[in-house]
Amino acid sequence: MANQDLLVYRDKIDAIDEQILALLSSRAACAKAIGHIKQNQTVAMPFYRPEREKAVLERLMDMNPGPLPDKEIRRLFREVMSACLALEMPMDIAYLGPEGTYTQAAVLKQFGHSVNTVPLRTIPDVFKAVQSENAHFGIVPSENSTEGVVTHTLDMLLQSDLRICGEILLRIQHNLLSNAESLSAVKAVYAHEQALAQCRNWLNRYIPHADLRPVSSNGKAAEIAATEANAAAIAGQMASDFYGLSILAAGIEDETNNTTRFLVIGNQQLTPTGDDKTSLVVSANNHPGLLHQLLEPIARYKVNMTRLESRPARQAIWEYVFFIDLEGHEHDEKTASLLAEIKRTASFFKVLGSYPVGTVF
Ligand SMILES: C=C(O[C@@H]1C=C(C(=O)O)C=C[C@H]1O)C(=O)O
Repeated sequence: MANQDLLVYRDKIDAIDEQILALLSSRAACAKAIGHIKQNQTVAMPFYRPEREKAVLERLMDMNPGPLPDKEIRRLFREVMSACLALEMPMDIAYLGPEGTYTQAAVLKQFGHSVNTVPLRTIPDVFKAVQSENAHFGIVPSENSTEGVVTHTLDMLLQSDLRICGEILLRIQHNLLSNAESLSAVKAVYAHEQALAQCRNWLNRYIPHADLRPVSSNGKAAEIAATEANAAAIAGQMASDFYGLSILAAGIEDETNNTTRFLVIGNQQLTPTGDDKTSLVVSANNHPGLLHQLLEPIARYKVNMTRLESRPARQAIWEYVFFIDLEGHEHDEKTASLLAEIKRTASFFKVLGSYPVGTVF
């Protein structure tokens, strides 16, 4: 006989679900109305507003009474907004593929599941897709646990007129994916070489007998593991769903605090949120003390520099270009006057974008 209390709670859940459904529908109708307003402006108004989405998520997490953890509230409302935005404008998001890579996981973290994801083969292909308006936005790795600093992305940012419209921080969890019966049956492990390096201790300890085979991406590794008997791949949860592989072991990375960063590239200028970052690239003729001269105003303004990267310049007149990330938005008063000072010393100066600071969640 069914437990009476259980039935009482199930009735309550049914009634609550009806309310949630009605509320979701009202919310979606509001988003649709906003979509019409955006569409009817004489000056084009962006449909996707990451700064607004960030505010929505943060407000709800702050208000969260429990028992659901903030992370789950974020994930659920991320999907609600994704579905609402799709009613306003179906979004095409290009990313560095193949499917099942961590870059795809970054797309879904930022945009939710209601976007059309377009995997492309190279980073320049992703830039081209956005430039030619075949995609609304593109996602590329910036500092990737599997490749370190992604120099290709920096080079493309330097050349292209696209802007950085967001950063996505993703905690990387490596899993051993396979259709083998057990760990002892695994004969070969495929992965990007950096992923193999990051799981070395675990692999030595639990499957010392397996042959380690580096391949071009963890997505590719999963694709191979799905067809080859007794093969395994190191990849994320996404790849396990996509290639139908079981997770033989989860969280096998030796360093558990492994976060990687991806960039959203697009054509959009975002408004300040109060918690933003600005990326810029500068250069000047090389002379002793150049870097100090370029950076001195940042220290004087007491602004946090979160990243500094130097790259050989393509044009011979400057030997190096410097990629700098600062806290603040280019339209914040203080940041604007700091940028004006840096611009005065630099012979080449370009703001790559101001965008909301990403969260690790
Ligand atoms: C509804 C809007 O459009 C989009 C959908 C949002 C939402 O569902 O809350 C938020 C920002 C936009 O990406 C809006 O601009 O407010």
